[in-house]
Amino acid sequence: TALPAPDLAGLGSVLRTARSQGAPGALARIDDHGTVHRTSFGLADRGTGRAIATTDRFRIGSVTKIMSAVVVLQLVDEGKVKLDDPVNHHLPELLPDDRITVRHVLSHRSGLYDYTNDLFAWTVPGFEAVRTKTFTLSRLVELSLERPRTTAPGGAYNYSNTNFVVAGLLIRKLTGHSLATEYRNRIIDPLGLSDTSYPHPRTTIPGRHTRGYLTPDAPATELVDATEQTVSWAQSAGAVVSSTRDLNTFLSALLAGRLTSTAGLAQMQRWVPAGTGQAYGLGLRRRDLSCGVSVYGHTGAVQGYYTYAFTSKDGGRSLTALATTSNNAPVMSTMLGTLESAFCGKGAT
Ligand SMILES: CC1(C)S[C@@H]2[C@H](NC(=O)CCCC[C@H](NC(=O)C[NH3+])C(=O)[O-])C(=O)N2[C@H]1C(=O)[O-]
Repeated sequence: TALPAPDLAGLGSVLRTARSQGAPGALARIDDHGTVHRTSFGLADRGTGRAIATTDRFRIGSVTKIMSAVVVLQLVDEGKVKLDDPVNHHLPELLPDDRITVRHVLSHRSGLYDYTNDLFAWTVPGFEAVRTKTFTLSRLVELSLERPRTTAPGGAYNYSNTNFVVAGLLIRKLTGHSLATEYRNRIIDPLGLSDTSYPHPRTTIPGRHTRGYLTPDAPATELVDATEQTVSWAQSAGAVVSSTRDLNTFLSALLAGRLTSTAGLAQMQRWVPAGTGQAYGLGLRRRDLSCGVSVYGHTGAVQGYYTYAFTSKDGGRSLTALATTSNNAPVMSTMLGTLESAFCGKGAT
């Protein structure tokens, strides 16, 4: 069934609300069967007063997890790994339990503790302590294993960045190449994603980009410009840079079956419950909207940048929305409204 027309006025209202709640900039792009809708409000740079534009690049945070999952599913299609292989079969003795499988890792059911809980317990000091640091992926796993696991392997969904750090180690081991090479060869170049890159461990965002501003824990405290950082604390869990156009192209291609086999895409959509109106597959979130439409993609929260990137079941309509702040729960919640405007239209509640 056809989707209702996007509610562009409603979309603008959501973005203006996000600005009023503290986001210096907010923008969205909808690609709807070839028709493009763009809208943006506020500043890319509070220092110069430059206006934000929907063409600006930004850090996509955990939307990176879909790209890492796509690479692993392609390796499954190539016969290099099976989803139900134990991770330790490919990375001997990495994990303390041979029962943890590749599928458990990609669906956040491994029980591996999320080391970022400790890194960012205090938001600004935590960020300042790591913003120029470079970690190895193995070191990040070590940090996780210093804490108890959250569930037995294959237990309930429990979101953890550690899982996609393990996915990054798998990709490197199975291909013998860097993550940057694999993202470029398997996703970026084939789709012509010219705004998309994996700049780790450089701290700068290549090309024209919007700055991102971290909201401190203490209320009414000055925003922290978080634009330059290595994002080495995340890497294959969150360090890709992209744009609204590129993420919409990527998600549409994925759900249209252009990036994996049909079987692989079906595996990505074997859902486990992940909160109200949400489910998680393999590196992919499903959100069930008020109008009965389900959309597929991921959210991202990296210092200074909140992203919502979702597409329809057949990839025909995609939305990417960005607010240039983070650690700001009202803004994160408000930005969920962009999905309702884009996919439910004026009937959204
Ligand atoms: C599950 C999420 C929201 S968190 C996870 C990942 N981002 C992180 O793990 C970083 C969290 C700390 C970032 C920081 N917050 C604090 O420091 C709080 N003390 C901020 O808001 O900038 C990402 O991206 N994911 C989002 C996702 O998948 O949607």
